[in-house]
Amino acid sequence: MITTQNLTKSYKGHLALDDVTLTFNEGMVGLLGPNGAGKTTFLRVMATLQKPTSGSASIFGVPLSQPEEVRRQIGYLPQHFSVYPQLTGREFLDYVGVLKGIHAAKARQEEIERILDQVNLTDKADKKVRTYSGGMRQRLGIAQALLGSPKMLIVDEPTAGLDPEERVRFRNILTRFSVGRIVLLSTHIVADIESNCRQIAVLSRGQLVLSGNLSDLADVGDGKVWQAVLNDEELRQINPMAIVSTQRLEEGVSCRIISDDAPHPAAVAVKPTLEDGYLALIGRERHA
Ligand SMILES: Nc1ncnc2c1ncn2[C@@H]1O[C@H](COP(=O)(O)OP(=O)(O)OP(=O)(O)O)[C@@H](O)[C@H]1O
Repeated sequence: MITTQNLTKSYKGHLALDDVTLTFNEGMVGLLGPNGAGKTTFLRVMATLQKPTSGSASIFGVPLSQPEEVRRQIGYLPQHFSVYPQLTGREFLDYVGVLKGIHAAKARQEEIERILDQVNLTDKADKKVRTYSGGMRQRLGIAQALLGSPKMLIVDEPTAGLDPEERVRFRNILTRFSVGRIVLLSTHIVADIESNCRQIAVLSRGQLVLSGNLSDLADVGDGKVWQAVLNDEELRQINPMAIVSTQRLEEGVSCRIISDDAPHPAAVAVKPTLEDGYLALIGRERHA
């Protein structure tokens, strides 16, 4: 279990994390929020790479004030993961394994083979990392995070820049690893959490604006999502920030619109998706 209590991080007076109190249990946890919401700061504080300005947190009962012990419990894949391009995947993992204190060569080798297999990189393990695709690098990133069998994985926007197939593959790998562990995944792409995360938290301007499950997020859009077929003139009257999607039909433009009130007499309320709920929540916060 992870818990945070009034966790706050300020950069020269700018509150990047503002009084965040939450609890997560085992499984995949999605941390959502727009750019600059404080996701990376939250993950770096949890990974003990930055100290909170105030507040506290613990990972499986170990407080962040014991960073050495916390680091033994976690694997971390940063947002900008860089690798020595001249090493092979296997050499890189061997190097990280030594850094993580797995000193017995045989045990290290066995663990590396097992993890390479899990991330589907065994047949590429002796190729230089500079020849890897973006998706392969990210899988190598997960492999290095998994060395040492951490109880928690912290993964910062791992699917940015991946093509759709690699993105799905990567998500599936993370889901597999979340059994019996906590995988904390930050993203601003709702689809990344849609199929895999039971628990979610949404940050906006450093504040926790929602913590719960997927349906809690979709419910934020209840009564605020509208569908209407409009002509071009009617469409121009709608606030472009409120339009989620459009599709041109023979009879006009079919629009999905987020609005507290019906945006047009012909608009009908529809059931919100997770993305609608997220956009309604972030729009509301921005407005506030
Ligand atoms: N080292 C720093 N010094 C000063 N301000 C910082 C620093 N790191 C982050 N910030 C600010 O703190 C806020 C939160 O940034 P953070 O990177 O945690 O957000 P994020 O949700 O991860 O954003 P993104 O999705 O763009 O990575 C932003 O306003 C950012 O400009």
